Amino acid sequence: PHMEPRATCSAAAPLVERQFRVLVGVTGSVAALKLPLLVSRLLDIPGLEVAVVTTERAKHFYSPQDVPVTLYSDADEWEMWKCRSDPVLHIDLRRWADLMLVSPLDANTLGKVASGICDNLLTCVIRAWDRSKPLLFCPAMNTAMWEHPITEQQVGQLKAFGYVEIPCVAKKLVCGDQGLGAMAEVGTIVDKVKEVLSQHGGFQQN
Ligand SMILES: CC(C)(CO)[C@@H](O)C(=O)NCCC(=O)N/C=C\S
Repeated sequence: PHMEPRATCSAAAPLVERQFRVLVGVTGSVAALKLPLLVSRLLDIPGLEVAVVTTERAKHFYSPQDVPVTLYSDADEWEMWKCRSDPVLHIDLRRWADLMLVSPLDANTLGKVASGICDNLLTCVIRAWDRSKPLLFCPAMNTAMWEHPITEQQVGQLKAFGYVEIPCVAKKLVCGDQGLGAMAEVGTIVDKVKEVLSQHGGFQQN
């Protein structure tokens, strides 16, 4: 996968309004089965460009042919960087994206982000994230995990970094448990992205 060339504007060419770039991060919660729906709904927003960064565990829950945008995973970083002059994918991606949406954010990746662990492409992008750009996260995990005291601590840490939580909801989860931990509905997530887009100016919804 290549990175889109940056829109170069010169005196000769008119200023080209580029698309607003949303980088979706997906992790190993069963809620990752919603990725195709989420991407499809985001692509319905005029002027949006979408790419996805997946963890290895997340791959278990969707098939790439149902995700019609560039899908980056750990191997892409390795293949792209062979010698010192090669690009560094997680740095390219932090520059490329205008907004990051981690949906779902599983318990494991929540813990990594809260403590600065960056052992894969997704956590490296987040670790290097420009906090002047919005980062939205959608926790999703079993109720027992959600209710563990460490969850509140780590969600609080992410909010302290300035990241925006799209809270989980109570449902009868796929494992049969009833309670909090289900990822927010895709409609809720897309509405939140639109809300943040409108606040960040330069990108008015028509
Ligand atoms: C998958 C979906 C969206 C179906 O409505 C819902 O159950 C959910 O968000 N689950 C995420 C919580 C989770 O990771 N549970 C893991 C063990 S119960």
